[in-house]
Amino acid sequence: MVAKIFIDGEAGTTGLQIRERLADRRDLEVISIAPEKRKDQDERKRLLNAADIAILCLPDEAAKESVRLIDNGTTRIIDASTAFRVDPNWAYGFAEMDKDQADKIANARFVANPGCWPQGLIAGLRPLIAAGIIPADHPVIYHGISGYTGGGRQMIEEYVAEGVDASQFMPYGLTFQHKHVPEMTFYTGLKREPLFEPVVGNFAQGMTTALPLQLGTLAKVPTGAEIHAAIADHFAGIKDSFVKVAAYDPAVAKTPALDPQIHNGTNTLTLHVFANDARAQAAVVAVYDNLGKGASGAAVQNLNLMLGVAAAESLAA
Ligand SMILES: NC(=O)C1=CN([C@@H]2O[C@H](COP(=O)(O)OP(=O)(O)OC[C@H]3O[C@@H](n4cnc5c(N)ncnc54)[C@H](OP(=O)(O)O)[C@@H]3O)[C@@H](O)[C@H]2O)C=CC1
Ligand SMILES: CC(=O)N[C@@H](CCC(=O)OP(=O)(O)O)C(=O)O
Repeated sequence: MVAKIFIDGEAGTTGLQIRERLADRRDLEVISIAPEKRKDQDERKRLLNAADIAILCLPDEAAKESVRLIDNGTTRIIDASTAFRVDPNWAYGFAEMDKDQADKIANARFVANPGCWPQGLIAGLRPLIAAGIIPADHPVIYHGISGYTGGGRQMIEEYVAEGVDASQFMPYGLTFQHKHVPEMTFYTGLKREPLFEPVVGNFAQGMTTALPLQLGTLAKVPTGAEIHAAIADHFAGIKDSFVKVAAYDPAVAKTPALDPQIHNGTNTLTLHVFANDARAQAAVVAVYDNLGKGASGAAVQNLNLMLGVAAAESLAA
């Protein structure tokens, strides 16, 4: 049987990208809403209930509404919004997070796709906390730069149509209450909220994030090699991982591999470890596409897991 997929919010930034990634698939049928009816509740309800899997690419409130509109007890859901990411009834859609996470996603009815920013932090920090290298109460700072497509249609219009008069580097979220903080805290295993300071750049797509680590106050100060080994070991144990770990070289001071745009159009997330052991300082840096592994790539990866099919070509690195 060919699975029926409905993308609620197909015309938006994430929805459109998922549509494109599924365009050549013969193992599924995308059922689309007529553009003029895309906010018509009755028509959405009909299609949501006709789908085997619904992918919600909507603002939080509209996503919650879609879930309420499904009353058939069978339609499975992948939600791209923030609405259900720390809800215990939803599987978190970061397949490489744990050895059994892909199986949890494959067997779930409800899957919450991760936020773009949390993935870089969870990928780098969760293995370190799990291995006891970084304590769960460590005061963590996380920052990075994202292309403006991360802000959806509205931000894209500001940058493109209205021509935002912004430099390449514009910090935001400066009340430190970004909507991604609960998800970051929960899935890293941290016992206190990380200080998250995001930056948006005057480029469309791609992101580079950094977790700088002051290690000198720890009871046991890890070396860069130990940090790298813990992260590399974790991902070496994950089947079909789209998270790659770059080789560790303590002599690297600058590398084009950290260009936020290098993974655009792919589902790859690369982690890099940098360290100065004499100073007891390190950083774990992640590079990925905010619209790829950060959104539509992860959604298609989760869809494939739920359908029990191998990763699609469009997800290749
Ligand atoms: N962009 C990114 O990098 C990422 C986005 N996400 C999340 O994915 C979701 C979608 O984001 P994104 O694609 O960027 O946002 P966009 O604003 O680009 O798209 C959202 C789409 O939903 C439509 N929409 C809004 N309200 C309703 C409604 N009540 N019924 C039906 N359709 C509606 C919008 O229509 P209209 O424009 O006409 O209002 C628009 O087409 C959000 O929850 C976002 O937080 C997650 C990870 C990364
Ligand atoms: C540049 C920019 O504004 N980025 C968005 C993140 C987008 C994302 O990850 O999506 P969710 O909102 O679904 O989590 C932000 O910081 O809010």
